[in-house]
Amino acid sequence: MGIIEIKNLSKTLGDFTLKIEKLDIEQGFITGFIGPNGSGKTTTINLIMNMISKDEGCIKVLGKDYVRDDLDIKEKIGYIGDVSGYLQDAKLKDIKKSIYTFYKNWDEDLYKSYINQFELNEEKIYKELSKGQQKKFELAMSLSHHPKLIIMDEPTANLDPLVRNEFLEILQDRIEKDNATIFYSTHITSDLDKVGDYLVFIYKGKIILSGDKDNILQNHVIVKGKKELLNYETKEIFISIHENSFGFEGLCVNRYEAYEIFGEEVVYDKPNLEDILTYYTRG
Ligand SMILES: Nc1ncnc2c1ncn2[C@@H]1O[C@H](COP(=O)(O)OP(=O)(O)OP(=O)(O)O)[C@@H](O)[C@H]1O
Repeated sequence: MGIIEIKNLSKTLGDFTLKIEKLDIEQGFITGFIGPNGSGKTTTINLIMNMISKDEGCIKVLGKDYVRDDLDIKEKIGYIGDVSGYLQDAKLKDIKKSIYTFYKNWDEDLYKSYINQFELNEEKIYKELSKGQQKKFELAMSLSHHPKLIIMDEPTANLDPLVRNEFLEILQDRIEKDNATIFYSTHITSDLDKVGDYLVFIYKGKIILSGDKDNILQNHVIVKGKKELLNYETKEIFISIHENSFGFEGLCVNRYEAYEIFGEEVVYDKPNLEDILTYYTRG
């Protein structure tokens, strides 16, 4: 059973349509949700969180119906959205006071340890924190009830590299200690180079690639060679190709298939996630 299961989901917003035929998020792993601006990451997360209604399809979260069992599910989720719903003029300690009672498993010691680790002052007013400090507070709030599922929309966007690493370590820690499942969207693919287990690429409202991160990285290959090697048939194996007057560079899904066709006549490079995303989205 997937911790998040989506089937035939669709949602139209203005001229944008999200269509996800199937998505299963595995328990106990970090799944990175990546895609360029406007590809549908926030829309998908808002649907999973029952914050907007779907047009069609089925969403199950923690094995339950995401609408009928909404409250029960939310109690077990740690969520950070693209905008926080906290009262902007409230002190951190008051925000915490108004929220923690909703969670049976609230762990005050864990909360305090995050507050100390992030050097946050609970006497401060939320809107007076820097964007990175606000994110840290959201993180402390969303993880201190030992959630089984952690869903986050661009959580690392305003964090400096040092804090980002700290954040990634915290996620890893929650997986080890609580067997939590993490699903988070990001633009920063280097974060996922470090910690992601599974990847879901979304582009123009559709999932174009998903699976085990290491398999995706190992199977794909960048091929560089002379233009004469390209013809109708050899072009078929590429996701996309970039040509210039000297030669070509293209991404193939299957490194063995590429080798069978081009042998020693080309150069093979290992792509990183950024490369893979770029090739898939440039058409
Ligand atoms: N309420 C709305 N009305 C009309 N269009 C909308 C609405 N909300 C989102 N959209 C459109 O849906 C598309 C997907 O937006 P979404 O926020 O899901 O993308 P995203 O992948 O999260 O982007 P980003 O990385 O920039 O945050 C965009 O084209 C956006 O303009």
